[in-house]
Amino acid sequence: MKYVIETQHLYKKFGNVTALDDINIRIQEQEFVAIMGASGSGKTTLMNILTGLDTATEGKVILDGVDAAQLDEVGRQRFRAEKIGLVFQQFHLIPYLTALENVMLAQHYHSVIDEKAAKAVLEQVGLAHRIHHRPNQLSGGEQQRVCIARALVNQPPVIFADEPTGNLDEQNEHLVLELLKNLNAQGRTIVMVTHNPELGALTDRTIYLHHGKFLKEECNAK
Ligand SMILES: Nc1ncnc2c1ncn2[C@@H]1O[C@H](COP(=O)(O)OP(=O)(O)OP(=O)(O)O)[C@@H](O)[C@H]1O
Repeated sequence: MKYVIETQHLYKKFGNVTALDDINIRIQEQEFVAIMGASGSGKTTLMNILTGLDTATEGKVILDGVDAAQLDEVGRQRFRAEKIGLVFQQFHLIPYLTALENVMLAQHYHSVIDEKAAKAVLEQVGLAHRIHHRPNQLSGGEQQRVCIARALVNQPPVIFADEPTGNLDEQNEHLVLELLKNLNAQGRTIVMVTHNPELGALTDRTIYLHHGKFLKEECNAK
Protein backbone atom coordinates (compact mmCIF):
# COMPACT_ATOMS: atom_id res chain seq x y z
CA MET A 1 0.00 0.00 0.00
CA LYS A 2 1.45 3.37 -0.95
CA TYR A 3 0.81 6.23 1.46
CA VAL A 4 1.24 9.62 -0.09
CA ILE A 5 0.80 11.43 3.24
CA GLU A 6 1.76 10.11 6.62
CA THR A 7 2.05 11.88 9.96
CA GLN A 8 4.00 10.45 12.87
CA HIS A 9 3.26 11.66 16.40
CA LEU A 10 2.44 15.16 15.25
CA TYR A 11 2.07 17.84 17.93
CA LYS A 12 1.48 21.56 17.58
CA LYS A 13 1.47 23.87 20.56
CA PHE A 14 0.61 27.56 20.57
CA GLY A 15 1.78 28.66 24.04
CA ASN A 16 -0.21 26.50 26.40
CA VAL A 17 -2.81 25.51 23.75
CA THR A 18 -2.19 22.06 22.27
CA ALA A 19 -3.74 22.47 18.83
CA LEU A 20 -2.58 19.03 17.63
CA ASP A 21 -2.05 16.20 20.05
CA ASP A 22 -0.29 13.09 18.71
CA ILE A 23 -1.84 12.90 15.24
CA ASN A 24 -0.95 9.75 13.28
CA ILE A 25 -2.76 9.55 9.96
CA ARG A 26 -2.07 7.85 6.66
CA ILE A 27 -3.58 8.82 3.35
CA GLN A 28 -3.27 6.57 0.34
CA GLU A 29 -2.43 7.61 -3.16
CA GLN A 30 -5.61 8.65 -5.03
CA GLU A 31 -7.71 8.83 -1.87
CA PHE A 32 -10.20 11.68 -1.30
CA VAL A 33 -10.19 12.42 2.43
CA ALA A 34 -12.28 14.90 4.39
CA ILE A 35 -11.07 16.35 7.69
CA MET A 36 -13.90 17.35 9.99
CA GLY A 37 -14.35 18.49 13.57
CA ALA A 38 -15.82 21.32 15.62
CA SER A 39 -14.42 24.82 15.44
CA GLY A 40 -11.03 24.89 17.18
CA SER A 41 -10.47 21.13 16.84
CA GLY A 42 -7.24 21.66 14.88
CA LYS A 43 -8.28 21.17 11.24
CA THR A 44 -6.59 24.26 9.81
CA THR A 45 -3.53 23.74 12.00
CA LEU A 46 -3.20 20.21 10.63
CA MET A 47 -3.68 21.41 7.06
CA ASN A 48 -1.08 24.17 7.52
CA ILE A 49 1.47 21.68 8.79
CA LEU A 50 0.72 19.09 6.09
CA THR A 51 1.24 21.75 3.43
CA GLY A 52 4.33 23.26 5.04
CA LEU A 53 2.71 26.65 5.72
CA ASP A 54 3.50 26.02 9.39
CA THR A 55 5.85 23.70 11.25
CA ALA A 56 5.05 21.09 13.89
CA THR A 57 6.25 21.42 17.47
CA GLU A 58 7.05 17.70 17.42
CA GLY A 59 6.60 14.79 15.04
CA LYS A 60 6.93 14.23 11.32
CA VAL A 61 5.05 14.71 8.08
CA ILE A 62 6.10 12.33 5.32
CA LEU A 63 4.88 13.44 1.91
CA ASP A 64 5.40 11.02 -0.94
CA GLY A 65 8.06 9.22 1.10
CA VAL A 66 10.00 12.40 1.93
CA ASP A 67 10.30 14.26 5.25
CA ALA A 68 10.51 17.79 3.86
CA ALA A 69 11.84 19.06 7.21
CA GLN A 70 15.12 17.32 6.31
CA LEU A 71 15.54 19.37 3.12
CA ASP A 72 17.12 22.80 2.98
CA GLU A 73 14.86 25.82 2.41
CA VAL A 74 15.26 25.85 -1.38
CA GLY A 75 14.81 22.07 -1.64
CA ARG A 76 11.73 22.24 0.58
CA GLN A 77 10.09 24.95 -1.52
CA ARG A 78 10.81 23.09 -4.74
CA PHE A 79 9.55 19.82 -3.29
CA ARG A 80 6.28 21.42 -2.17
CA ALA A 81 5.82 23.22 -5.47
CA GLU A 82 6.11 19.87 -7.27
CA LYS A 83 3.88 17.89 -4.94
CA ILE A 84 1.15 20.19 -3.65
CA GLY A 85 -1.68 22.33 -4.98
CA LEU A 86 -3.55 24.56 -2.53
CA VAL A 87 -7.15 25.78 -2.52
CA PHE A 88 -8.40 28.06 0.28
CA GLN A 89 -11.73 29.38 1.46
CA GLN A 90 -10.58 32.92 0.65
CA PHE A 91 -9.68 32.86 -3.01
CA HIS A 92 -6.45 34.90 -2.83
CA LEU A 93 -6.60 35.86 -6.50
CA ILE A 94 -4.66 38.92 -7.69
CA PRO A 95 -7.44 41.46 -8.33
CA TYR A 96 -5.87 43.28 -11.29
CA LEU A 97 -4.96 40.11 -13.21
CA THR A 98 -7.37 38.14 -15.39
CA ALA A 99 -8.27 34.52 -14.67
CA LEU A 100 -5.73 33.42 -17.27
CA GLU A 101 -3.00 35.70 -15.86
CA ASN A 102 -3.69 34.47 -12.31
CA VAL A 103 -3.15 30.89 -13.48
CA MET A 104 -0.06 31.84 -15.49
CA LEU A 105 1.41 33.58 -12.45
CA ALA A 106 1.40 30.20 -10.67
CA GLN A 107 3.27 28.73 -13.64
CA HIS A 108 5.77 31.60 -13.48
CA TYR A 109 6.50 30.95 -9.79
CA HIS A 110 6.83 27.23 -10.47
CA SER A 111 8.87 27.19 -13.69
CA VAL A 112 7.92 28.78 -17.02
CA ILE A 113 4.65 30.16 -18.33
CA ASP A 114 2.71 28.18 -20.90
CA GLU A 115 -0.44 29.96 -22.04
CA LYS A 116 -1.83 26.91 -23.80
CA ALA A 117 -1.56 24.77 -20.67
CA ALA A 118 -3.08 27.57 -18.54
CA LYS A 119 -6.04 27.83 -20.92
CA ALA A 120 -6.44 24.05 -20.84
CA VAL A 121 -6.85 23.93 -17.04
CA LEU A 122 -9.31 26.83 -17.11
CA GLU A 123 -11.23 24.88 -19.72
CA GLN A 124 -11.06 21.81 -17.48
CA VAL A 125 -12.81 23.74 -14.68
CA GLY A 126 -15.47 25.00 -17.09
CA LEU A 127 -14.20 28.57 -17.48
CA ALA A 128 -13.11 28.67 -21.12
CA HIS A 129 -15.51 31.59 -21.66
CA ARG A 130 -14.20 33.63 -18.70
CA ILE A 131 -10.43 33.52 -19.08
CA HIS A 132 -10.05 37.26 -19.72
CA HIS A 133 -12.24 38.34 -16.81
CA ARG A 134 -10.76 39.76 -13.63
CA PRO A 135 -11.83 38.35 -10.23
CA ASN A 136 -14.37 41.15 -9.56
CA GLN A 137 -16.04 40.27 -12.87
CA LEU A 138 -16.50 36.65 -11.78
CA SER A 139 -18.98 35.03 -9.39
CA GLY A 140 -17.70 33.43 -6.17
CA GLY A 141 -18.06 29.96 -7.68
CA GLU A 142 -16.17 31.03 -10.79
CA GLN A 143 -13.39 32.58 -8.68
CA GLN A 144 -13.01 29.36 -6.73
CA ARG A 145 -12.80 27.45 -10.02
CA VAL A 146 -9.96 29.79 -11.10
CA CYS A 147 -8.27 28.89 -7.81
CA ILE A 148 -8.66 25.20 -8.57
CA ALA A 149 -7.21 25.77 -12.05
CA ARG A 150 -4.31 27.64 -10.43
CA ALA A 151 -3.74 24.76 -7.99
CA LEU A 152 -3.81 22.28 -10.87
CA VAL A 153 -1.73 24.00 -13.49
CA ASN A 154 1.62 22.64 -12.34
CA GLN A 155 0.18 19.11 -12.16
CA PRO A 156 0.74 18.37 -8.46
CA PRO A 157 -0.24 14.85 -7.36
CA VAL A 158 -1.85 16.13 -4.13
CA ILE A 159 -4.43 18.89 -3.67
CA PHE A 160 -5.15 20.35 -0.23
CA ALA A 161 -8.37 22.31 0.08
CA ASP A 162 -9.24 24.17 3.31
CA GLU A 163 -13.00 24.88 3.39
CA PRO A 164 -13.02 25.33 -0.40
CA THR A 165 -16.76 25.87 -0.47
CA GLY A 166 -16.99 27.97 2.72
CA ASN A 167 -17.77 31.15 0.76
CA LEU A 168 -20.08 29.58 -1.80
CA ASP A 169 -23.83 29.01 -2.11
CA GLU A 170 -25.20 25.49 -2.27
CA GLN A 171 -25.20 25.22 -6.04
CA ASN A 172 -21.58 26.33 -6.36
CA GLU A 173 -20.63 24.20 -3.39
CA HIS A 174 -21.77 21.12 -5.30
CA LEU A 175 -20.13 22.27 -8.50
CA VAL A 176 -16.76 22.69 -6.77
CA LEU A 177 -17.12 19.35 -5.03
CA GLU A 178 -17.94 17.64 -8.34
CA LEU A 179 -14.84 19.21 -9.80
CA LEU A 180 -12.68 17.94 -6.94
CA LYS A 181 -14.24 14.49 -7.33
CA ASN A 182 -13.39 14.49 -11.04
CA LEU A 183 -9.80 15.46 -10.29
CA ASN A 184 -9.66 12.65 -7.77
CA ALA A 185 -11.08 10.21 -10.33
CA GLN A 186 -8.27 11.29 -12.66
CA GLY A 187 -5.73 10.14 -10.08
CA ARG A 188 -5.11 13.02 -7.69
CA THR A 189 -5.04 12.61 -3.94
CA ILE A 190 -7.28 15.21 -2.29
CA VAL A 191 -7.43 16.31 1.34
CA MET A 192 -10.27 18.68 2.16
CA VAL A 193 -11.26 20.40 5.40
CA THR A 194 -14.99 20.94 5.61
CA HIS A 195 -17.66 21.82 8.16
CA ASN A 196 -20.35 20.31 5.99
CA PRO A 197 -21.15 16.64 6.77
CA GLU A 198 -22.99 16.30 3.44
CA LEU A 199 -19.80 17.21 1.57
CA GLY A 200 -17.67 15.09 3.86
CA ALA A 201 -19.88 12.10 3.07
CA LEU A 202 -19.10 12.46 -0.65
CA THR A 203 -15.40 11.71 -0.07
CA ASP A 204 -13.83 8.25 0.42
CA ARG A 205 -13.04 8.70 4.10
CA THR A 206 -13.68 11.23 6.84
CA ILE A 207 -11.17 11.82 9.62
CA TYR A 208 -12.63 13.51 12.71
CA LEU A 209 -10.56 15.66 15.06
CA HIS A 210 -11.65 16.63 18.57
CA HIS A 211 -9.66 19.07 20.74
CA GLY A 212 -6.56 18.44 18.61
CA LYS A 213 -6.78 14.66 18.87
CA PHE A 214 -7.74 12.06 16.29
CA LEU A 215 -11.28 11.10 17.32
CA LYS A 216 -12.35 8.54 14.69
CA GLU A 217 -12.54 7.89 10.99
CA GLU A 218 -15.35 6.66 8.78
CA CYS A 219 -15.26 5.19 5.31
CA ASN A 220 -18.01 6.76 3.26
CA ALA A 221 -20.37 4.77 1.08
CA LYS A 222 -19.85 5.24 -2.65
N1 LIG B 1 -1.59 31.22 15.61
C1 LIG B 1 -2.22 30.75 16.70
N2 LIG B 1 -1.91 31.20 17.94
C2 LIG B 1 -2.52 30.72 19.03
N3 LIG B 1 -3.47 29.76 19.02
C3 LIG B 1 -3.83 29.28 17.81
C4 LIG B 1 -3.24 29.75 16.60
N4 LIG B 1 -3.80 29.07 15.55
C5 LIG B 1 -4.70 28.23 16.09
N5 LIG B 1 -4.73 28.35 17.44
C6 LIG B 1 -5.56 27.57 18.37
O1 LIG B 1 -5.40 26.21 18.05
C7 LIG B 1 -6.64 25.53 18.12
C8 LIG B 1 -6.97 24.88 16.77
O2 LIG B 1 -7.23 25.91 15.81
P1 LIG B 1 -7.59 25.60 14.29
O3 LIG B 1 -7.67 26.91 13.57
O4 LIG B 1 -6.65 24.58 13.76
O5 LIG B 1 -9.02 24.95 14.44
P2 LIG B 1 -10.09 24.58 13.30
O6 LIG B 1 -10.58 23.21 13.61
O7 LIG B 1 -9.50 24.81 11.96
O8 LIG B 1 -11.21 25.67 13.61
P3 LIG B 1 -12.26 26.40 12.61
O9 LIG B 1 -13.20 25.32 12.16
O10 LIG B 1 -12.93 27.40 13.53
O11 LIG B 1 -11.47 27.03 11.51
C9 LIG B 1 -7.66 26.54 18.59
O12 LIG B 1 -7.77 26.44 19.99
C10 LIG B 1 -7.03 27.86 18.20
O13 LIG B 1 -7.46 28.91 19.05
